[in-house]
Amino acid sequence: MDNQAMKNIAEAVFAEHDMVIAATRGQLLDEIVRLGALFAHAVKNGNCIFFMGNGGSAADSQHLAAEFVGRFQKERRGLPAIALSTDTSILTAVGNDYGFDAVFARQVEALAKAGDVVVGLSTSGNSPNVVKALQAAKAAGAVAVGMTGRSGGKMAAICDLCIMVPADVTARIQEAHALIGHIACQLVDGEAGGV
Ligand SMILES: O=C(CO)[C@@H](O)[C@H](O)[C@H](O)[C@H](O)COP(=O)(O)O
Ligand SMILES: [Zn+2]
Repeated sequence: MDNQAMKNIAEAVFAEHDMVIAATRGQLLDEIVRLGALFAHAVKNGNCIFFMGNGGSAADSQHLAAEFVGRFQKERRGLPAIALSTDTSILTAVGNDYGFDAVFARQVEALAKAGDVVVGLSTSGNSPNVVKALQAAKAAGAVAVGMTGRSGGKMAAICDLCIMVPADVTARIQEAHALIGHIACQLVDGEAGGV
């Protein structure tokens, strides 16, 4: 591929990204504000926020949990959040003994309580380990939140709040998820006087 052909591809990715972000802004503002309010309410009440996902969404889960436990932009106390995609001993033990579909659900069963928020990130909305964990969250009395792509997949029917980015390309959906997560963190920081 020559340099111009590579530039054309990069330009097309930028254009697609811009379209997805504009559509997300136009269609999902209410849901994003609801997400920030849910997070702020949970941490104010001493509840925990759990994040999980596979692949890029596992990385997003770690990233978001770190914004809470560490800090986002404002100096405030550390806030309770855990990424369920990080403990290799738990992931391998549960995966080996119960199957990969159970790796997140087992942790939700062990850790999540009523009032906690369990966030599943899945661009398809259909990853079985995320779907099962959200069902476990509901059984525990926690709030089940989904961040997905356009259809919401199986997660749309399970979640109390499912933020469905209006896109079909995994990478573009993940980019919108990162932005939505950052906006929610900023909303929590805005409430930080009371946190
Ligand atoms: O980051 C990427 C692609 O951008 C991949 O690692 C991607 O996250 C993986 O294929 C995941 O297994 C996809 O799962 P999901 O988003 O459908 O739940
Ligand atoms: Zn990715």
